[in-house]
Amino acid sequence: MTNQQNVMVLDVKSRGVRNVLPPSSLPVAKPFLPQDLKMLLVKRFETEKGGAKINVWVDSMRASSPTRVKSTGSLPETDEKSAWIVHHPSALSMFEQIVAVSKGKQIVMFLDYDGTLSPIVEDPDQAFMPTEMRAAVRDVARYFPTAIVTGRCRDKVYSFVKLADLYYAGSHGMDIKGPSKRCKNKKGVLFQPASEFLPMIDEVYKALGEKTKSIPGAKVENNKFCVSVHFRCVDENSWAALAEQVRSVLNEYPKLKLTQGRKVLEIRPTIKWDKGRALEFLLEALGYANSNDVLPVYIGDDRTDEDAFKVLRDRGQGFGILVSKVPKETNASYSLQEPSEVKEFLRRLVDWKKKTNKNGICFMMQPRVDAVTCIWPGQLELLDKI
Ligand SMILES: O=P(O)(O)OC[C@H]1O[C@H](O[C@H]2O[C@H](CO)[C@@H](O)[C@H](O)[C@H]2O)[C@H](O)[C@@H](O)[C@@H]1O
Repeated sequence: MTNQQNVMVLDVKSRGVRNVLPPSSLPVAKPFLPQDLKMLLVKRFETEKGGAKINVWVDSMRASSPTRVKSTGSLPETDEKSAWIVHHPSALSMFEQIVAVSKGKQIVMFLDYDGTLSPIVEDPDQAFMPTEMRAAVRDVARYFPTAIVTGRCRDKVYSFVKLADLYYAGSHGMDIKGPSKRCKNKKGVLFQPASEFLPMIDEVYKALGEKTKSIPGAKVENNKFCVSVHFRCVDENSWAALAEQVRSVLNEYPKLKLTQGRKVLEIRPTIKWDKGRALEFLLEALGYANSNDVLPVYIGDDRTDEDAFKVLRDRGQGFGILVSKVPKETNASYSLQEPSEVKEFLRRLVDWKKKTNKNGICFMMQPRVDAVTCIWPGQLELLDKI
């Protein structure tokens, strides 16, 4: 079984993004991952069709929950974090540079849900979106085409976000729906590249529920085109038993594959479709397939978001922002520590947009002179100092 997503995360080089200077203008980062752990992770799900050892699964579950890079031991942890931040600076501290790059371009926002718009909680059914975050997302969507891209079932994420006029890409992008008004054909979007797998996924959901019901804390979630098996609340001593049950079901379905998220095993169709492909699909639907006039911004916290970060790097267009408090191997260019910082970033984007017309000219009320003053964005800081 190939598992592009799992391997890809480890292959990250600190490459530049055409539009955004800070990360690429710095020296290439020393990899944080020790070679042996790297090999272990690369190999982790490769052989399960032939019967991989369950302890390889369990090692992987441990090593990537959450997906953080273990210390090399050569640097104290605080130095490691500082080194990482140099290569993935805070999107808040780099805000002025980020919006400067968007001059003359249409920003399109892509937002992951869990861990990005809502804090990680033990019960997936309780991962509600805070009211203030909803307001921030609603405001962003007023100014920029905005998509929620999630591993969850689309209906479920909509029940949390509750905002119309957004695009929703559920089941890791395998279920895309959007409003018609922003689409180039004005017909709206509905795209489900894995629809033939629906009966199979349903079957697997039921089988996994049955097989894991005796493991305390295990939770199986039906995400329509994929299934999540949560182990956040499972005692570590039972992880091997859980992995064994998942493997026994998966062995019966060669057209399905296993990937991993934050304390969750995910079973999905083997089709070549992921959050990165969903991002490309949505850009195309919006009429920006081959355009230089677009700046896609993708914010996410999970390994599955790396597919989208990588697409942006490969396109040399826009940038990814990783939500993480700890250093991780990533294709994102910037970082934010937690959902509250995501909210702050979205708010600043809206404030900036309100003050700026599409030519990058900023109209501001200047209370001191009691007039509308027209200035360029770069002059804002200068005015503040004056
Ligand atoms: O793509 P995402 O929006 O990040 O969705 C990925 C998975 O998120 C959910 O699980 C995660 O969040 C839960 C709630 O905070 C947490 O309990 C769990 O441990 C995390 O893995 C969701 O339940 C999954 O179905 C998604 O695939």
